This record gives sequence, C-alpha cells and structure tokens, in this order.
Amino acid sequence: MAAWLSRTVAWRNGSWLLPCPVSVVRVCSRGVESASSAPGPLSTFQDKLRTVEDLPRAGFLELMYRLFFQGYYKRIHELQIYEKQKYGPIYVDSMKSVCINTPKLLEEVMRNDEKFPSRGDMSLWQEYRNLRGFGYGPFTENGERWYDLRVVLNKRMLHPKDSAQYGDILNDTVTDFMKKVCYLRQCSPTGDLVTNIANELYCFALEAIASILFEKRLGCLEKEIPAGTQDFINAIAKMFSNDMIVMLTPKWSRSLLPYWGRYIAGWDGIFNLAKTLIDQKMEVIQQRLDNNQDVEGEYLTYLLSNTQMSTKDVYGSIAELLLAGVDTTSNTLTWTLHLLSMHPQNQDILYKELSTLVPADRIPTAAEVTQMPYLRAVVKESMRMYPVVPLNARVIADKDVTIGGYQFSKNTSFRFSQYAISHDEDTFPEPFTFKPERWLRDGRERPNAFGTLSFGFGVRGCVGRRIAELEMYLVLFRLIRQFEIKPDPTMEELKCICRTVLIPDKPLSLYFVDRGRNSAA
Ligand code: HEM
Repeated sequence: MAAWLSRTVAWRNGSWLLPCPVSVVRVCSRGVESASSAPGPLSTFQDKLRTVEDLPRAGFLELMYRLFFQGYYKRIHELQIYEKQKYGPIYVDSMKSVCINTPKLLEEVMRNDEKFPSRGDMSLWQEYRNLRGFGYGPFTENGERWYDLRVVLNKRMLHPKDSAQYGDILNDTVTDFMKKVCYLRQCSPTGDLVTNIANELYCFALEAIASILFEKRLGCLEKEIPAGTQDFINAIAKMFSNDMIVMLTPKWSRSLLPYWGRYIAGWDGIFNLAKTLIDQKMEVIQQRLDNNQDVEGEYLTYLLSNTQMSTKDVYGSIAELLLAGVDTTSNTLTWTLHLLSMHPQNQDILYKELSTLVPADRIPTAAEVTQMPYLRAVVKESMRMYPVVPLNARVIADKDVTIGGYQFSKNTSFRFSQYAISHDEDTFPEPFTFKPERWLRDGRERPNAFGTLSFGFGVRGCVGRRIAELEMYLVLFRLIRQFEIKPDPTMEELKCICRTVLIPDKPLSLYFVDRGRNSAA
C-alpha cells in the first residue's frame, strides 16, 4: 500500500497502493498549459500520433505550493479534481508519471495489463522484510514470484463460492458487533447515539478479517480491546505516519533522526501480531499431526499445511492481508452509513428490500446478501463517491503502448486519479450526488465499469474483494434491519481527508434508532 511519493512529499499522504515511477518519461519542456489548451485524446482521423512530449506537464514547485500553501496536503482527492480541470484528462505529473483522469483512458491502460502487472517499485517495504527475514507478500512481490504467490493466495478467497464459506464466521462477528452497538447506544445520554462509529467499524473489520485469516477470534468487539490488538492498531498508524518521511530523508540520516526507528517499530508491531497468531496455529497443527489426527481448518491451515509456502513467506503474506483488510473495509462502511443517514429515502428503499427478502427472525446467509440488488448498489455508489483507495498505478514494463492517442515507450508509469475518475461528469451525471439507482440492472444504461474500479482490475486486483463485499453486506443488512440510521444534527458537515485512505475529517456520530421489530439482528 504505500509508496507513491518515494521521492517527494507530494502524494505521499494518499499513497496507499502506489509505487514510485520506474522510469522517467520524456516530458515536454514548455510550461503548464491551462485546461482549455490541454490536448485531449486524439481523434483517429489525425494522421500523426502524438507522444508524451505533447502532453501538459504539472510542475513540481507548483505542486508543493498547492500542497503546503493551499492546504491540499490532506485533500489529495480534491487536488485530483483541480488538476484534471487545469491539465485535462491526461498529463504528466510532477513525479513524471502519466496521470490518467477519465474512465475511458483508465480502461485503455488496464486493457494493456501485462501477465505480471506491477504498480511499481516497493523497495522501502521490501527493506523491512529483508531486515527481519520475512518473505514478501502480495503487495511487495513482483514478476513471476508475485504470480506464483497469488495463485496460492487466491484459493479460498477470491471466488464468490470461496467467500461464501466464511458466511457463518462473519455472521458471528456481526452478531458481536450488533451487541457492541447496542451497548454503546445504551451508554449514551439519549440511549441511541454512537459517537465514533468509525472506531467501532475499525474493530469490527479487524475482528472479521482476523477470524478468517487465523480461524480465531481476537476479542476486538469486547468492551475493552485486548492489549495486543490495540498495539497492532497503533502499529499501523505508526508505520503509515513515518514511511513518508523515511522516504524523503537520506539513508545516512536514519541513525540520526527518529523516523526510521519509528517506521521499523510500526512494521514490527504489525508483523508481531501476525507472527504470534501464525505460530499459535502452527503449534495446534503440529499437535494434531503428532496425535495422528486430521488437520482441519480454512485459510491459514490451508496455507500452512496444503501449500509449498515457507513459514517466512506465510508471515509476509498474512501480515499484508491483515494490513490491507482493515482500513479499507471499515472506512467504506463508515462512508456508507454516513450516506444512508443523509439520504433517508434511499435508506427506506434498502430497508424494504432486505426486510422483504429475508424473514425478520432469521440471519441472512452469504448467498442471500450477495443477491440483493439495492444493497449492492448502495455499497457500489458509496465506493464511487468515497473510493477509500484514491490512487492506483500501473507500470507498463514490456511494451510500447498508445493511450488516448499518445504513444508511450515501455516502462512508462501510469498513475490513476481514482477520485477524479469516479467523479467524471460525463460518466456519472451529478457526480457528487448519492444515487445508488445508477447501478441497478433494471433496463437503464449502466455507467462505464472503469468509472469505479474500487477493487482494482485484473489479475493484480484486490485479493480480498469477495471477503470485503460479503463482510460489508452482512453487517449493513443487520444494522439497517434493526436500526434507522440518523445523522447527529449537532455535527458539522463531514468532509473527507486523505490519510493513506480516504477517511472522515472528524469522528462520525450517528443515531441508531430501533425500528422496534422482532428481528434476529
Ligand atoms: C472495501 C474494501 C477494499 C477495497 C476498496 C480494496 C481495494 C483494493 C485495491 C484498489 C487494490 C489494488 C488492485 C489493483 O492494483 O488492481 C487492492 C489490492 C489488494 N487488496 Fe484490497 N481492498 C479492500 C479489501 C481488502 C481485504 C479485506 C483484503 C484482505 C483479505 C485485501 C487485500 C488486498 C491485497 C493483498 C492486495 C494486493 C494484491 C496484489 O498486489 O496482488 N483488500 N485492494
């Protein structure tokens, strides 16, 4: 997840998945052009293909000015919209990557995805793993080794049928989350307010992904969060808040400045939890083997006992899966609840759908929730409006490509402004309005799918997609069936800031008003 701005502060804060560019594309020497003069994609009738030299170029100093003097530092997503207006749909950014700003251009790049797609250099993340002797996981690995790793990791995770097998585990986690919400409401002065729902959803997402990966409950939804879990949460924050500065400072300063030590301590915290839980599972497996008993279990048991993966590679992969599976899902849920609270009519439609399709005294199955069109549309539209991963990238390493009528030599790095793309007015009329109906398959023309590649694309796409979707559907179903979610009128407008992923700029308070029905929530 991290590494876009390995060499500048600029995008670093929004660099969840991003690599630093592998190659420096040749850029034109003229100054920045305004949007009106920015070249758009070429018509096929023009006889000469343009090159990267013909693209507008965003200046580094100007970027610094925008980030630090105009305050875009934490609003990278807004900067994407600004730069799109200024430079047009395709331009060379100040890191010399080619910046892509429309669904159509994104589609062109993604259709050129290679056998082993790459987001770029992940050397800073790799450095930690080399230092501690851990293997590379799906984020840090590249090339053929990455491919072999994904073949193993995809099993039991990526296919909808695979994720369905986790329905019961996830439903147990949802049940505990519902209890926690009820407890927090009762503790509030009005009896129905939860003051920092994002925090609770964070614990829920960690509990859910850990219950799948480790086949074990961590207790994050207890009234008190276990110390080890809290350490893990703090470690993620520590790693993310120090890796930018580590990238910016020269290696020789690492022993003089505190950042490298903090960065390593952050990773240590992340890997400690993963390693402890993996070691515990290995002990259980070993005991069963020693007693000639069958070894049963799901994800981790499968990785440890049915694959050729070495233990150090299992550490590397599980730690990265754990890291990827928490902030993403929890923030998407936060945005979805916020949007539903602000749009009671949409919430009513959703409530009607789910209360019609599943009897009130029954918890829904994985198969049921994944077939609810409005629930799916609500989540998709929330991810369009608030793409938690607002940047992504590809390096087309092995071939020259033509994108938008421009020719690029091999090794060109493309950066995708996911936020600008999913707010593209031509693809999504009224892009800042919440309209889940856009996504319904009811005969209307649906938007270009490349407008919201929330989980990425192709073989390098998100490995946890099916799990994340199931997790989100199950918990939203139960919340909306039991409660009417209402905004807290004392709260100021909720905005988003980019801190690696798109998060709310303040704690979100919501009212959970009991619908008073007899339900199995
Ligand atoms: C709402 C939830 C989530 C969103 C929006 C999300 C989004 C993404 C995106 C955009 C990518 C980049 C894909 C590409 O470059 O084409 C990605 C990669 C990845 N995600 Fe997710 N993700 C989510 C949940 C999860 C979960 C729950 C897990 C773990 C089980 C996970 C594990 C990963 C991993 C390991 C990768 C790297 C894959 C690779 O490079 O081969 N994600 N995710």
